[in-house]
Amino acid sequence: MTKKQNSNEPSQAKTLWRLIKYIYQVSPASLIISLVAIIISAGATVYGSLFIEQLIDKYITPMLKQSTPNFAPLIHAILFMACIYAVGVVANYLFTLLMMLVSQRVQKQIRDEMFAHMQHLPIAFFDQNEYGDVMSRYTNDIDTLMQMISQALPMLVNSAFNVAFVLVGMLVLSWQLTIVSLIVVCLSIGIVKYLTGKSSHFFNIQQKTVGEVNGYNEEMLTGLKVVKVFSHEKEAEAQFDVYNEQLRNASAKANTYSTILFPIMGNIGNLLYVLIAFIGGAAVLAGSLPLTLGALASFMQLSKAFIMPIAQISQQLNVIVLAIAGGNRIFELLDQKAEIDDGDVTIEQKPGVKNAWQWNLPAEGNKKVPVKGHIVFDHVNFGYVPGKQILYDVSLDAKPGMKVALVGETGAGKTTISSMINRFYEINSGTITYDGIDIKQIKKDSLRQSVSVVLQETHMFTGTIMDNIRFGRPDASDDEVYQAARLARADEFIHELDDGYQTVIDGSGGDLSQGQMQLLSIARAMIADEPVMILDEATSSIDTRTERLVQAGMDNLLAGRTSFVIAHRLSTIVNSDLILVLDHGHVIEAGNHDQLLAKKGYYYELYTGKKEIQ
Ligand SMILES: Nc1ncnc2c1ncn2[C@@H]1O[C@H](COP(=O)(O)OP(=O)(O)OP(=O)(O)O)[C@@H](O)[C@H]1O
Repeated sequence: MTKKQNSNEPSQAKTLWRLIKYIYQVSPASLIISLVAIIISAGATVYGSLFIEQLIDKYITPMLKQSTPNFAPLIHAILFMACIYAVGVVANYLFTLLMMLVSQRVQKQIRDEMFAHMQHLPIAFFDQNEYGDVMSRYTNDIDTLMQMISQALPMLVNSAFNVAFVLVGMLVLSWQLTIVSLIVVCLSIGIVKYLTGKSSHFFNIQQKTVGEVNGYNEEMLTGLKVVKVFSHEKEAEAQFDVYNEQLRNASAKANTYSTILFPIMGNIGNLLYVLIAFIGGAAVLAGSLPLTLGALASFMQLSKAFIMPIAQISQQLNVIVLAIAGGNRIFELLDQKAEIDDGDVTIEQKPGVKNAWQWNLPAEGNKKVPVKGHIVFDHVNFGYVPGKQILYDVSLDAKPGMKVALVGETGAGKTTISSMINRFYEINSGTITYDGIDIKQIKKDSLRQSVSVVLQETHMFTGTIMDNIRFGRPDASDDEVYQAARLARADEFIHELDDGYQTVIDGSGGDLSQGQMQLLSIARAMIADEPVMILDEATSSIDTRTERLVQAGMDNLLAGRTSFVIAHRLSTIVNSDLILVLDHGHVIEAGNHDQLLAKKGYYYELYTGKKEIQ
């Protein structure tokens, strides 16, 4: 069970113990009943073998001496033995069924917990962990865990009790023959260790290669168009073939070693059986072993049942090691610290007034103040990772209703500034206030409820177009959805779709173009109707004619609302009240269009085309 471990990783024993506690918490009664059933099942098997002694010595041998044997006691004894085996079978069925049900319950609970926890994780977690990696915790890792709970763990415990009971049974019958058996067992453990070591080595390689094959497949599928454009099909096929061959090779070796284990162990069991018959029989005949015929037969039966569980234990240990690794990754996700959310200021609808919001300030006796949308950055410094600063001493004052534009080269920090308003990340120093309240004092869902965002990368959810627009405000009426779609100029293309607003699209947007999806995202933000709006390249995929039309609707919507607009096409931001020009995280110019042109600085050069945004 030894595996090279990361120094930060908990030990395998710790994780296993945590897993068992988890399973126990989910289904305590089932786990206890299963354990009892496992012990009964193992006990019944061993008792059945021991019973052979009585059967031969007490019933069959005396009958051989009788001229008219009475079969009744023998039949009773055989019936009794059948009952014992039947109890064993029922117990076996019971724990198999219970553990399967427990594994399903644990699976549901873990998925629920992971999903719920994921909703509260900071965005930084998803920056550091790839999408595929997070997904594999839901699929591969949970699968290995399920295999452990439903099969490996019960089989392991069953086999362990079997070995223990058989050993006790053998010792009771004859310690001398037990020593002979143990010598053979020690030899067979060597073979088991060798074979399981080999198979587990190749199973690990197989796991890793499955990940590579899937990862490569996913990458090629998502980048299919790029592959075709650059005529890279042959190279892609060749590379896939390399990964696939590695997978075949590892799987073949892993399965060869694991499948030959059981026939080999079965034969060792047979060998031991013959050996005991030979040595035991000779010793009994020579009178050096005080064993009855029944006891010898019983011992032979037990010795046969001694080898198999050992092979099973070692094989189940492999599954458990894999499941522990999966469990570690699942717990790692569940142990991630949720977003800091210690603010207590909340937002609420003004009673009786539609779409008017107010802050509720618990620190001031639940005083209500209207939400105005006044955003102030005061000497804000920020970096995504320690040691790499992105924003330097950014200050800005976006008064209620102002349209603020963020302009600058790629990577200058425009999106980063907008992420600060939503508090997706924690700033390193300085303060950001919203209507004079430090955003750290505002509960996160209230803060985000008061800021609407339209990103360049649109994301739709599986459902109708109507549902997707309504995602912005679930209680919006159908008329409000139509109104938002009209303002966003999405209405026109929606009507051209076969099912209009009832057209079902999937997460990727189905057959819609990028521009059409952007129009839907704008409609979604419009319906949310929040006091502050962030438009991050929201119209970058829309043609200039439609953009002008959307702009007109959007300007209507933005009137009276504070908005932050990031756009490479400067024509869309010339009417802004405040334009901030960013360069490598520094605000280098600020003012409105005319003021900045008059300055004849960076903005002037951009606008007049002397400098281009790269
Ligand atoms: N999640 C992240 N983790 C680490 N660094 C990041 C992250 N997101 C952005 N950065 C870095 O922060 C800097 C600013 O990025 P940002 O996205 O704010 O630029 P931008 O001005 O919006 O660029 P663009 O015009 O290309 O959208 C870049 O150097 C970028 O590499």
